[in-house]
Amino acid sequence: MSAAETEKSGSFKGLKLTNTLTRAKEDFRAIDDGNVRLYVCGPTVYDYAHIGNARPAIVFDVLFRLLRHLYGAEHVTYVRNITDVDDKINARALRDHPDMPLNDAIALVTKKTADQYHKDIRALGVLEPSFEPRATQHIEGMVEMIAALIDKGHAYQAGGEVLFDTASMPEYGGLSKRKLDEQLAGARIAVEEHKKNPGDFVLWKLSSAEEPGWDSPWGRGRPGWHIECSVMSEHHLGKVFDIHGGGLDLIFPHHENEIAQSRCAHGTSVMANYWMHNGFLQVEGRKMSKSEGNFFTIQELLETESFGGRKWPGEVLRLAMLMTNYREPIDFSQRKLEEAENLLARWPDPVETQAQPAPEVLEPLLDDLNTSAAIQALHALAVDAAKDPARLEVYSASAALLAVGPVKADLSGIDEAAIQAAIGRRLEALNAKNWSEADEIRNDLTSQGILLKDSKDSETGERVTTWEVKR
Ligand SMILES: Nc1ncnc2c1ncn2[C@@H]1O[C@H](COP(=O)(O)OP(=O)(O)OP(=O)(O)O)[C@@H](O)[C@H]1O
Ligand SMILES: [Zn+2]
Repeated sequence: MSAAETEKSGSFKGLKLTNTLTRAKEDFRAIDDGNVRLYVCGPTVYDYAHIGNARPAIVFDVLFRLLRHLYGAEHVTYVRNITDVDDKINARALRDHPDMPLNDAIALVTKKTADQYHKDIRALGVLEPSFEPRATQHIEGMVEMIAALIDKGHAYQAGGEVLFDTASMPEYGGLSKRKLDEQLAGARIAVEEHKKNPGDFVLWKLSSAEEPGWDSPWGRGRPGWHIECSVMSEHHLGKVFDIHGGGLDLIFPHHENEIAQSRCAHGTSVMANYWMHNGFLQVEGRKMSKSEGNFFTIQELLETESFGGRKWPGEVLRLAMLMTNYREPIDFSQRKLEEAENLLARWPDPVETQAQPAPEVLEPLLDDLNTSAAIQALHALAVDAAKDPARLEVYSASAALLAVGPVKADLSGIDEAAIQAAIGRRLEALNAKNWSEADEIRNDLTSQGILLKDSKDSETGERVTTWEVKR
């Protein structure tokens, strides 16, 4: 690869980001302003996502939106993967569908979980990424990368596995700032006899006849988790790209190992120029996690009354998440959500606008995504706009940058076809001058919270009826 391909030759647009690689806040420059490239590790789809898992989705959605604002929507590529091969998925498939062939059970578990994930984060205002690769679509690329690592002396076969040889890479540990010998000394990793070094990690492992597997030069098997992201990011973003993100817990070993694989396979000095990590969402000082059992799923919060005895709109969850800066821990509590809800209660409905966001909202975001300061400024704008319609446009453009705003009406229980049919019947009644029936249909809809609005088609002069949900 030529130097030009990895050089940060883009211009400085005022954006500063804290880079885990250097532990410093740096001016952000893209490799290519025409295509700014972002990769974020997505979910392993074996169980519903909890509200802690939503944090990276929301934080990097704000970054995606900000980059689109700065560079133009068509000049940003965002990849967020789905991990659909993993032993946790196999275990779940066996548990939930013991009577089904394993591959069918796995397909069922991953589809159901991925569908739910999409539904959940859509309700939290998260845009779809440009690409959402699935690990199972990239097995061939993984086999190729593993073969290249073996060729170059960075990987070896032992005990039914292909392992990355951590001692073959002097800079191993550069992201997490762990020295290899420190890792050995304090190793919690079980020293397995077939490994050359205790920190060596799996690139490929053999599958039994019942386990999912793909053919490879090392036998029928399946990839390790880390190699998946190295291959999917290269496929969509190239050997070196701009920003790689995820939660704090991924720094070691996952991101350290991604870097080792990608750099050694490609002979590059970095995998991504900027590494960003969000802090944890916590409950009483502890990371919300599946293994701790201290979690609420996004779906539970949105659709059930299991947290605080009520449902929580996606708009409230999103704002609550962004009221804390992404690197700090968040204490997840009912009070926090109520605080967000109380702010939103004072915000007017935004309007469609081409206006630019207010500098007092944009500038904190440029400073390492200081969403808490941006939201404070936005709240002041919202309160102004509620009194002064002249401020509505700049308020709306600023709110759109963060995709935060007042709670939208819930359309989930509404049968649009039934409403259209009722409107049709009312129109017939009106044409037949059957006023009482027309009124009855309208009143019936009003009692369901549906308001009708009549207007005239400017060309034909015919009555046009539209509907909206009463707020
Ligand atoms: N409590 C949390 N706060 C913030 N981010 C989190 C939290 N828990 C998980 N994440 C992030 O969510 C993303 C998805 O991770 P993954 O599907 O591996 O969840 P997980 O870490 O297995 O969850 P758990 O810790 O509950 O087992 C990762 O970027 C991870 O860092
Ligand atoms: Zn990853």
